[in-house]
Amino acid sequence: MSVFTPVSRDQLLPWLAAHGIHDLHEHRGISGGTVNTNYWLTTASGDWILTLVEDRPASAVRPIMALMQALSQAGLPVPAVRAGANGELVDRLQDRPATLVQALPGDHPAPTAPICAAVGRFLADLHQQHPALEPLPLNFGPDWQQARADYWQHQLPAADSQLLARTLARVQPVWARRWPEAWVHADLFPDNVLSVDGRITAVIDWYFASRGPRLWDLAIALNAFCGSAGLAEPAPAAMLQGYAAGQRLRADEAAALPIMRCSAALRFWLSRLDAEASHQALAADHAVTIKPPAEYRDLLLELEQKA
Ligand SMILES: Nc1ncnc2c1ncn2[C@@H]1O[C@H](COP(=O)(O)OP(=O)(O)O)[C@@H](O)[C@H]1O
Ligand SMILES: N[C@@H](CCOP(=O)(O)O)C(=O)O
Repeated sequence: MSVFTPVSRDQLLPWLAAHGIHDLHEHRGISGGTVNTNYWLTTASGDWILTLVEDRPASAVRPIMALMQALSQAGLPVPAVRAGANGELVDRLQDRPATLVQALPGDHPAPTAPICAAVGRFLADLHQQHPALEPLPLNFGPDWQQARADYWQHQLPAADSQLLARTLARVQPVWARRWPEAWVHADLFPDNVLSVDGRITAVIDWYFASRGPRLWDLAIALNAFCGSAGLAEPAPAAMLQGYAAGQRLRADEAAALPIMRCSAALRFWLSRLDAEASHQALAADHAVTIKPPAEYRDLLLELEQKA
């Protein structure tokens, strides 16, 4: 179970009271999270998700909660945030930044063509939002990819090091161009989506959101939902059609998408290598969810043939 920081009922009750919630039935740890501690709270007045943020300070969480609140208020399927007594969207619990958001219904979807179309449409809707918020800088962009590849090239087998070098040489020129920017989720995987009957009911886990190329968001989601499937196959084509129903992709963006997908695959290969290395010490005490780095290395090998 991915509960890194346990919270007892006695610790929770006064914190919840400060959020105007006085009728807790049950709180249970949620498994499957990879970074933060999450609890599902059942109360007489609805269900909530309590998150103790493990990897960043409150100052970095506040803009994310403000973005989620703005998107939820704009009618996107994004959990609303419950403020504390002082109106703050981020409080402290167990010496961690802590947030309370609406629990939304649904299950993580299988990546069928209809779901891919819905994901494409969601991204188009997201990329049209202009909340009055300070822009957040891109995470895991070209500089980060270069720096982590520089580190990992000395640790990996020769074939993997060569793949790192080849990929960087191909993706850096694409990043050097100016692309249309938007607010991007930048981690849109099936496990960050909930759906009911083919409809997206929630997009969660906005911790990597920022301003950035809309192309980057599409590349990440195409990889996460469609894997190595070619652009002509039904699921990726459905995602692009869903996107086109809400936003027009420029011809040069469409042409750059295969290389951007290589960059997105590189980004998750590298971050999974980092996550695996940093979780190794913890793994004996916590049953932590570690996603396999090799999955994204293998995807990159397939994508580079098509790019
Ligand atoms: N607002 C929500 N409504 C319903 N379920 C949620 C919500 N937020 C999180 N969850 C559940 O908690 C799980 C872990 O949350 P997530 O934000 O992905 O954690 P982590 O950042 O640690 O990976 C999700 O897979 C989902 O099942
Ligand atoms: N989506 C990333 C891992 C980030 O973890 P999350 O649970 O916060 O989405 C991956 O698949 O590597």
